Amino acid sequence: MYQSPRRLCSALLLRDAPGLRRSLAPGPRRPLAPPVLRPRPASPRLQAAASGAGRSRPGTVSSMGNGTSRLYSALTKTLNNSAAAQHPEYLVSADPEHLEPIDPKELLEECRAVLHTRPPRYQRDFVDLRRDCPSSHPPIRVMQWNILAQALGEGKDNFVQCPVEALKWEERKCLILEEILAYQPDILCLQEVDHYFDTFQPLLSRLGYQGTFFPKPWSPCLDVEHNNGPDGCALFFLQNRFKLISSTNIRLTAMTLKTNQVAIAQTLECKESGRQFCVAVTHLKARTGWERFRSAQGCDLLQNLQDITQEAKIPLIVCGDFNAEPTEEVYKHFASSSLNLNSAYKLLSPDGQSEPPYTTWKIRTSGECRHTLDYIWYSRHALSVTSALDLLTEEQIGPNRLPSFHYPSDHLSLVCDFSFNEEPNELL
Ligand SMILES: NC(=O)C1=CN([C@@H]2O[C@H](COP(=O)(O)OP(=O)(O)OC[C@H]3O[C@@H](n4cnc5c(N)ncnc54)[C@H](OP(=O)(O)O)[C@@H]3O)[C@@H](O)[C@H]2O)C=CC1
Ligand SMILES: [Mg+2]
Repeated sequence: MYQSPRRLCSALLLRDAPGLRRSLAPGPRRPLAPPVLRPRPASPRLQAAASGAGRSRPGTVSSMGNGTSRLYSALTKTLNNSAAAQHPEYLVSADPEHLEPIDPKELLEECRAVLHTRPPRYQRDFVDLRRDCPSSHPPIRVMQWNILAQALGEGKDNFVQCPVEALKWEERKCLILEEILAYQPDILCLQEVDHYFDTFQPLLSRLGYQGTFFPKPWSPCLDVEHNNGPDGCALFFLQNRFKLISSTNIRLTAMTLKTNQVAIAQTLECKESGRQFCVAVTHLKARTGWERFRSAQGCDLLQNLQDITQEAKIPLIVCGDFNAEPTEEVYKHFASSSLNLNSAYKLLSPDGQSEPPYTTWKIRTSGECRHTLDYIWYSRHALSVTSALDLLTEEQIGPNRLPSFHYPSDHLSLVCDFSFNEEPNELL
């Protein structure tokens, strides 16, 4: 049974070694107060997550890959405690027994309490896309979201119409969690994650997710003063629904050269149906002028996915911020690949052939940037999209665009429900 927030919090405090908790305190930008002493609306559980940073589950496939040493040094750099700097192994020590479950409803309430001065979340509805009889198994809900790295939002992105108060991490993280908790995805694919160890991993693991993080080797977050470490891709799945079969961290190459962009690909098995599929998350190189580079990164990712799915014998879902409009070469590579992929959000258009008009909308010093860059690709024969979450309208986004007090990222979340088609082996 779930415990009340206060009981959970004090239980955590009793068990946590004081030195460990102190050593995992966030950097100087966010000094850690003892959770029990901070009055509402600050959330004890949200703070407990910060104090319990750095734990990862045994059984989680190594998420360090090529970036291990840099990740250690980058994270250690943000800590103001010298003991932690001398013992960076604290940051990855695994102790799942210390992680008691959280009731998602209670965490949602805590987020709402923190956000009580903010405008309410905008309503987004799921669009029913079923074309035939419902599957006997519950759908697989997948969420794709570039959540906006805290360091980039505050230090690099130049969102000129976004008030700095709207970017405060203590509240913005609650808006991000609220969005995740509202849709309760079975699989969560995130980009620009620079608060994995102190926020998302500890909290989401207590909600039943198993997570993997792969940081960018040279994250631009590290250029920002008081950064919280490198940003990267993160992939979470609900442990009660899936078993991890294999996990691969991929540093993408372009024309055989190693690049600064990464992907995670995991083969999962549905515990209910026994069916396997592969899910991948990526964030391709940003900015105009890099179209050929992105195209090469996309080809490398497709090649890796071909190997992992044994030439498409296992159905595939690929989520990402591709930083590419549908007119770009990398999009065309994905649309025409021998992996037989379709882009899920096209199904929201009347003819099923057009991508949405935007997935990101912001105002920089250079002007307004409204683009379709984020996609959920899926094996078109083996899987069906049964519903998709509609995007925010222009009116909801508002004249100052994103991020805002209403919405925590410059990218919209994409959420789809998938079901396996019958006779998948004949249809791949
Ligand atoms: N020390 C070294 O040897 C190296 C250091 N680096 C560092 O990495 C950085 C580049 O990393 P890389 O991964 O290629 O970065 P990208 O060009 O892919 O962009 C990084 C981030 O910047 C955001 N972004 C996109 N357009 C703009 C814009 N116009 N203004 C501000 N931000 C924008 C992107 O967000 P979104 O996807 O949402 O658009 C993305 O998350 C360099 O600035 C450098 O700091 C890189 C290589 C080597
Ligand atoms: Mg960005």
